[in-house]
Amino acid sequence: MQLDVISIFPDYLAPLDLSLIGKARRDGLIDLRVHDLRDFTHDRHRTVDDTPYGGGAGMVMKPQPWSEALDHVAAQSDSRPVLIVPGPGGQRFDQATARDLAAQSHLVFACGRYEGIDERVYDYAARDFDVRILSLGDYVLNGGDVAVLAMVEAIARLIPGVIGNADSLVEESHEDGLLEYPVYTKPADWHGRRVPEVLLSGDHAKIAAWRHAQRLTRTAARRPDLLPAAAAMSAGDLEIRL
Ligand SMILES: N#Cc1c(-c2ccc3ccn(Cc4ccc(CN5CCCC5)cc4)c3c2)n[nH]c1N
Repeated sequence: MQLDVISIFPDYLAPLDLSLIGKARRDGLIDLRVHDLRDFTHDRHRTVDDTPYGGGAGMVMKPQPWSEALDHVAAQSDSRPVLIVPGPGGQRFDQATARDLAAQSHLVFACGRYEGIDERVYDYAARDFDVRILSLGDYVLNGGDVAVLAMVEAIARLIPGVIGNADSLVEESHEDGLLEYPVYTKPADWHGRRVPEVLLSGDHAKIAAWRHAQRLTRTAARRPDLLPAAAAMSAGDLEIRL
């Protein structure tokens, strides 16, 4: 998969050189390129923002640098990329979104800052991109960079080979609508707190049943809003024993 990120803070994306995503890049599973938006300016101050028409607080990102950056990325694509623009007013980014985007061949992320990007850029981008405005959640960040870090990680880990053990992707929170079960490791007795005996039993059927029950209990306690969708995903055989 080809991923391009455009930002005025390229160093914000440095964590994508680390851990499993970094290894996937080195292994050639992911071709991730980060572009500095200021490289597409032409004034001595490398200006990317200006005051908003109509007044109001803050600054707005100028359209010209974005148009040139997007043209540059589109010219290097052999498909019609998906352009993801994080924003507080976007559609919610969730696991289903991550799965859908992980199936795409070329993703481009536009990291806005200030009060956002000039609205005309979205229309301009629609010529060469499938434009999606996505939000991490109902709170306000200072820019799109942190959102892109989260989105890239959520998407990239679904690409075959990125997560060594594909079993890790099963029974994850939100994969089938339920939250994850509790996990334990050695020692079996830690400060007088024992690991549930069933997990030491070696009875894999009992362990699987216990873990599923834990997922149901946790989801009912923490995210009851997820239960209807989870029931639909499991074709109605979801029996909630609390
Ligand atoms: N994903 C995601 C996000 C973001 C996000 C993503 C991208 C950018 C680029 C700039 N900002 C800052 C900002 C702050 C307030 C406003 C609203 N203002 C009201 C009057 C004019 C604008 C617009 C932008 C961003 C925030 N926040 N929360 C999420 N879940």
